[in-house]
Amino acid sequence: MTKQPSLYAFPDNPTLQQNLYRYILHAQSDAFARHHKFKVAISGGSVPKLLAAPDLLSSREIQWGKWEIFLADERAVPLTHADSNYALLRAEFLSKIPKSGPRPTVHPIDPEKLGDTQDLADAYEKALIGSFAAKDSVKLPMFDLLLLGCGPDGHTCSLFPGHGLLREEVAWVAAIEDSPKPPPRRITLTLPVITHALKIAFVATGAGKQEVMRRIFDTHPDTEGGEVLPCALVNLGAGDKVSWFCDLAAVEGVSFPKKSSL
Ligand SMILES: O=C(O)[C@H](O)[C@@H](O)[C@H](O)[C@H](O)COP(=O)(O)O
Repeated sequence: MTKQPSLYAFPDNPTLQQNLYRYILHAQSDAFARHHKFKVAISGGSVPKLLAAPDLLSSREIQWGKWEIFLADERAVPLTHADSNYALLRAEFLSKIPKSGPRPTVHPIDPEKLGDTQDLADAYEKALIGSFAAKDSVKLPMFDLLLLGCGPDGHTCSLFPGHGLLREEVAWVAAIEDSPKPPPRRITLTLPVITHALKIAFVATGAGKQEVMRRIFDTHPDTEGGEVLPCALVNLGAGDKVSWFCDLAAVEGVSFPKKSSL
């Protein structure tokens, strides 16, 4: 592949957050050049907390009223449940956006549909269709930005290594009943939707990510006979649209060329 992702390695979280903020500003400008919205999907895990940095929260350039936020994946639990990614996003990020100005539009899952995971996924897909125009006329929704985590097993959103969902080609949002990471019932954006986004940012910090980062960036499954991890599939499918925001601990021992600033 000629078009490679960018792998940024920063000495500490504040530096990572400053660079992530600058990247988000670029993504917001690119979005406003296309339409008057900034359509973003955010995963759970460590991303919401890392987003809530002073630069972003106090920025005069961020136009919160034009942000439309979706969950990149969600667990099939009530919106106030301790396992809810929406509850996490609200507690760690949304609640810290200044109350004085315009607020982003946020799309949580429909709590009425929790009984059937497929219904839940279909209802969330309908919310996407409403935002991105009818599915008939738009083959895939094009998010302006995805802000994603990377699990220690190489999963992203609720797409897990070796899972059949990685082969989904039609749905924008899929249901999963057997997530190896609890809770088992979830919904997730699918791989075609993820790789179709204009920009995709991964955040991975800490020594606990070293091994998986080496597998994602330095292993060649064709020659080494291994499976391609979901995060590596995003790198392969989206190439230079992908940027990884890491700390030095996460990329220690990774041979792939690293950059130290945007
Ligand atoms: O619902 C989920 O389980 C999360 O969305 C999940 O996909 C998360 O993003 C990764 O597990 C990375 O988590 P960390 O950023 O905490 O490592």
